[in-house]
Amino acid sequence: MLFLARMDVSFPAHLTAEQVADFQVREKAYSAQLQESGKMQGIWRIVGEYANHSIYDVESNDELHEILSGFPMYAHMKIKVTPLAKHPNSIR
Ligand SMILES: O=C(O)CC1=CCC(=O)O1
Repeated sequence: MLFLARMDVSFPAHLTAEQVADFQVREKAYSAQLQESGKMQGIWRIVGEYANHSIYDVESNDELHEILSGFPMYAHMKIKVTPLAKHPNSIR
């Protein structure tokens, strides 16, 4: 099952630059694991925003929820998920 996720990141103002940097390091490691396993098919920065679009290939809604809620930044992200189905005009 393929899903598109849009994640908008918003850190509370009281976090220090070091705390934000720590989130970013842990997020990168978790994201790399997901990409290496193929669960995350790709991730793109949305130009001009602290936000991304990423695509997931998972077995179930529950698996996707487990993956998304495992992101270190989860508490500081708004996530919108869109299920994807094959387009009839797709040649792949
Ligand atoms: O977009 C970001 O920087 C936050 C993020 C979520 C998943 C990821 O790899 O980075």
